[in-house]
Amino acid sequence: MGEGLWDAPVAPGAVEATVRVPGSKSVTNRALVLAALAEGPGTVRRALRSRDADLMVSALTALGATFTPVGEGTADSVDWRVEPAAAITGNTSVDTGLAGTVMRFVPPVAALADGDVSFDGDPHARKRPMGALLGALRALGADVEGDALPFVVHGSGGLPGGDVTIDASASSQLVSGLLLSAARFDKGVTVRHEGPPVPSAPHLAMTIAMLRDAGVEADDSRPDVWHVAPGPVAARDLTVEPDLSNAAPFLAAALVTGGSVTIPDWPESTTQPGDALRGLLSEMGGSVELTPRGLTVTGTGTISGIDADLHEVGELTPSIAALAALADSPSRLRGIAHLRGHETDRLAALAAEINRLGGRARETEDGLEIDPRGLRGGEWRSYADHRMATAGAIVGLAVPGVKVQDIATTGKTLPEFPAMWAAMLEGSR
Ligand SMILES: O=C(O)C1=C[C@@H](OP(=O)(O)O)[C@@H](O)[C@H](O)C1
Ligand SMILES: C=C(OP(=O)(O)O)C(=O)O
Repeated sequence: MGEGLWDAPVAPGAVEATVRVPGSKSVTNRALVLAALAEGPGTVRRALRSRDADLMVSALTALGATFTPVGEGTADSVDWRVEPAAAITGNTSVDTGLAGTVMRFVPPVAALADGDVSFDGDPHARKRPMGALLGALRALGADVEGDALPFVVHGSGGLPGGDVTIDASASSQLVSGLLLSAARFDKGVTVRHEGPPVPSAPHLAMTIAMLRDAGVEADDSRPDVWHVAPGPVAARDLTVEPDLSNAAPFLAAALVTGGSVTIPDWPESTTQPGDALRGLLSEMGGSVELTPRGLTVTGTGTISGIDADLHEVGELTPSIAALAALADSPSRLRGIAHLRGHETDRLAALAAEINRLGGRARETEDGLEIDPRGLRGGEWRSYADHRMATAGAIVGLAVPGVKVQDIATTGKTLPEFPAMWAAMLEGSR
């Protein structure tokens, strides 16, 4: 499929489907880092296989950990047996691709290495915010050359750690990255945030919860302060939840077509931001039911516009914006200025692509305003952004002639997307 144009299928009717989504990118890449830092071998079951997850495995392998698939995997899922490195090894390089989790979670591991680790990634990765994390590592005792990709961490076999203040308003991952490795710093870490609000609170809660599950003392009881005590990281056998954010395009299809989509294994309680889809999609006109079978969203075929602050759940924005472009009333999406530093400038990209099809979307200082308007077919550009590509597929369900450029970019977190989308539509009424 390459970088060509993918004819987004128009829904032949109301979808009726059960869609199994693979493991959470965010849980997988945290679990892999913690397993690589653990005091003994562990297992990460139903780990995501995708570009971002594979880049994480390669990075941690370069730093000395060993990953062996056990049991039966699929194209997008694997059970990993992880053997931590006896000592983190340096004199190597790490390709971050466009993965925020790799570029922010791995440098603190590299600071523990016994030699140089050089980092680089995709062209756009060089533009993503890194400076606050690299500055913090320096303040904690690391020798780091550079303030953005490409950069080099000159590891010296350990890190003093201690107290550090950063501005993490550009990305919660700047904090998560420091916390995930901090149990292995001599003094642990206390991170204080100063600046505009940190986005993606659920992802920070996920970091703290996963550290605690690994037996690490982690405290987030004070606003904008996080503490991780030094100590061992327990070896674990854990199973990764399905990626609820990647369920968004499929659940959106229920709203667009007036059909019904069920996602099995939806957790009863979770730190994943995708759980907010339950509230958001019901506000947009869906009925939402969580049963032992999974999460079922049923639409009427009419979508209501929404006024929503997506600061905590920014990664849901492309799917919500696609629905807003097909709604019967205006929408306002707020609190998401930080999306300008994601895989692409998502606010500019969403406005450009909706408007290219004849819609009316306007960037605001911290979000988007979208007025519904009849859309026409045409090219939908992806900007190497998996969620831009799936947003184009959502619009294409209702608008004939939408051609999504570079659908293969969905492989960042959802390599089987085109086949899953086709299978979902086969079950249309
Ligand atoms: O920690 C994580 O796994 C993530 C945190 C969020 O990043 P930002 O806080 O930069 O938005 C989110 O958007 C990203 O997809 C995954
Ligand atoms: C922002 C995202 O990714 P990353 O982990 O690369 O930051 C995302 O998946 O929406």
